[in-house]
Amino acid sequence: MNPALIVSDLAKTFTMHLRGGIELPVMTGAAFLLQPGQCAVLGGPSGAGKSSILKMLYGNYAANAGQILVQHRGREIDLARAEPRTILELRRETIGYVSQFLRVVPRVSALDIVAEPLVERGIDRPQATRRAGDLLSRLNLPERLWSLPPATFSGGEQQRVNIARGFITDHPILLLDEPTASLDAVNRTVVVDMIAEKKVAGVALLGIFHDADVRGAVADTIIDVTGFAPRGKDV
Ligand SMILES: Nc1ncnc2c1ncn2[C@@H]1O[C@H](COP(=O)(O)OP(=O)(O)OP(=O)(O)O)[C@@H](O)[C@H]1O
Repeated sequence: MNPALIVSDLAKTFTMHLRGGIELPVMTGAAFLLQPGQCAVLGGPSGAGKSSILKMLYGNYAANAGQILVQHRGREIDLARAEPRTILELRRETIGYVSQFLRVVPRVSALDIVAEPLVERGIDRPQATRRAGDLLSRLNLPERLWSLPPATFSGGEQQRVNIARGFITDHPILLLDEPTASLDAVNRTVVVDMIAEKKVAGVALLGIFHDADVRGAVADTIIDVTGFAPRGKDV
């Protein structure tokens, strides 16, 4: 089976424009691939560059060199060189992302936040809302909260809304930035099960999981980011 995503020779250096242009090399020569139906986990100590990799794969950070080849609409796109319009299209159809924190939209209910990606993809609202409710109840978010905007929710409640929103679509690639960090044991297990179902559906997953039990339960491979450190970088 063709890989869903191939990273080669990827490099990232941050330039601190407000600090006289100081350059902070974070990685060079990063290379790995993601296979459909497998979950790869980024490993390595704090500051090694795990989040930076996820952000480059979602087009939030520009890469300084290298390729990020993604299978999209039956052809291969280099995300590292893609136009902003193509990156938005990739996000809509091919690459999903569960960030660590929910971006709260004022006055929009939890149920609508979760249903929105399906509505955007043309699913009719009642059906999208039903599916959103199924996911929120699976993640044990009390039904009395569904009609409220999540701004006042606890960290774990917001994270579950975020997970439901990220998992509701059928993107063939799914990036997960510590999706279980604020969850209790019961809900961590729910997320582990949801990841297993994505694998069965053929999704290629890449995640950061600091919790060793979760990592052990979901990881098919570990990508050690310390191997991508530029020479002389102390991680
Ligand atoms: N926007 C930025 N501007 C400047 N430096 C940055 C930026 N984002 C990350 N860095 C630096 O890049 C390095 C890698 O950071 P990154 O967040 O990718 O590491 P990480 O492995 O995910 O760490 P953690 O496990 O602590 O979340 C760090 O030294 C960090 O300070």
